[in-house]
Amino acid sequence: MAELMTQMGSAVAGIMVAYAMFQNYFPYELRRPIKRYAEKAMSFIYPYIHISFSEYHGDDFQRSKAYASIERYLNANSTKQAKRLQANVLRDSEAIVLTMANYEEVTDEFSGVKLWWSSNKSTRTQQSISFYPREDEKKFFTLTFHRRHREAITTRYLTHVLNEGKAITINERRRKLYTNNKNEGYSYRRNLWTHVMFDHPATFDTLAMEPTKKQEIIDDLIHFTQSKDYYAKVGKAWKRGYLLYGPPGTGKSTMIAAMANLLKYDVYDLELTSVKDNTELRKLLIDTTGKSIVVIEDIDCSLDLTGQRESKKKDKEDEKKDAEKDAAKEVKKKMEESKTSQVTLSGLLNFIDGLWSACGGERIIVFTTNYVEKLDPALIRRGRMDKRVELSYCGYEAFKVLAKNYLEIESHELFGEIRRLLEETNMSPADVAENLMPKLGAENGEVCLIRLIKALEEAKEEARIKAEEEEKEKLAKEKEDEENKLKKQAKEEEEEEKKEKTENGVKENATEENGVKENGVAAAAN
Ligand SMILES: Nc1ncnc2c1ncn2[C@@H]1O[C@H](COP(=O)(O)OP(=O)(O)OP(=O)(O)O)[C@@H](O)[C@H]1O
Ligand SMILES: [Mg+2]
Repeated sequence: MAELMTQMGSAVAGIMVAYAMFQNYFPYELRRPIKRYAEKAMSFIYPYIHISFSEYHGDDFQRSKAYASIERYLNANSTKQAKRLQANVLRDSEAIVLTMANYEEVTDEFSGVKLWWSSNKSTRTQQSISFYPREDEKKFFTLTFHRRHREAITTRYLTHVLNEGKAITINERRRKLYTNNKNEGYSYRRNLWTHVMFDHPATFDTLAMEPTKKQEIIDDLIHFTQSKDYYAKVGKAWKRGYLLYGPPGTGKSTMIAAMANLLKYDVYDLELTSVKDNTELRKLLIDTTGKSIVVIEDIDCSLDLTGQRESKKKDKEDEKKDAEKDAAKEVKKKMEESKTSQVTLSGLLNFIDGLWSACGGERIIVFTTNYVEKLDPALIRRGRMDKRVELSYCGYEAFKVLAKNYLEIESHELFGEIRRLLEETNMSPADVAENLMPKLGAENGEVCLIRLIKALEEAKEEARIKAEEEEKEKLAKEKEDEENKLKKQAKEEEEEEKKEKTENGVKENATEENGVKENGVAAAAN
């Protein structure tokens, strides 16, 4: 094909040269129709269409997005077909991008149609002084295809190439972990978020959890990412709320990392206590990009719904006791108060599902908490938090995942005993993992399993002692309550008796007095 096109190309070039040479011999009026007919004749014998995509457009200093997407799309084909390649590691990417060198050609196929992509460059002939070397050398891709496929190629194929290229870029880009900056004074163009590269290795494969529950979450996440059209159809903003709750060390933070790795999303870790007020919260939200997970960890103690309010109250009480009239302390207190967050519940609710929350799209909001019962019901109602996931103590299935991860053991005679102990004891996956991890790298699996059994037995014993103590305390309290009740009863009875006595005394006195009076009256009458 390349040969045929080269031949055709040279034939066309020849005709053009001949035309350029002889056109001066034609009368001026004839030149235009001749040119038109010549072009028509040429398109008849040369039925191919060319589309070119430049790396830079006009004076735009930014690389063309279409060019970048095509580059990524052609990466696989280039690697297989081109003889001369250029290697590049792009900014924010982990992968090496192989592009064909200048004047190379690769083929592609779309719905049975064959197409040719070639990379070219044009060099400026005129001299120009510039800081940008690229201005003298313009790279571009040329797509060539038969004109009978014009419709399919210019619409469907090009959309396909751009989407694929974009998807590959997203897939290979290095993801970022953002955190919000503390607002300290006003400065022009303050960055709301700072970021580092997100390199957490957790995945759903390494997450210890009951398999069906895990699969359900994975399916839910994948379904979410594929439901853009559905969300648009039902008129809902394309976002989903997750509430992860459970005791410490059960894998809430690990699950967030696994989610980000599964979906290839960026993570925005929002520290609510550093957010000054609702307006700043909104600004932070607007400043996030799509394809991201916005995380608020330990929601129960990051807002004045619970934690902050309590701590403030405590502070105030302490201060009252310590130095009531201490002016320096007053100043300090005021300063501290001005620093603490004034984000309110309604501000947070707006953050999750207000009008602003729809900007950007494709966003997952995750809350984590150790105490789900402490949260305001408005915060976790359906629609705001679409999915609630409880992460609980390590069960047998979760243990098996950890044993496979840490020791590469899938079954062992000690598993039975561990299963029994896990059913009887509450131990977080973090503790189980800690016991399973070989120390100094020299321990074999069995040693670790035995250590886990020991730890489980100890935990069981501790739990038993604790339960006993609690039972004792409960009994002691019940006894004390009973005694108090009896004492109260006795006191009440005593008081009742006293009351009765005094009432009786009053009555007796009254009858006595009446007797005296009656006697007196009788005596007087006598
Ligand atoms: N379900 C799990 N699967 C795999 N590893 C886990 C799991 N749970 C905990 N771990 C291990 O324990 C460590 C602590 O877990 P993680 O930070 O996810 O707990 P958490 O639930 O977020 O705790 P906290 O409530 O204190 O924030 C992790 O580094 C991880 O290695
Ligand atoms: Mg955590």
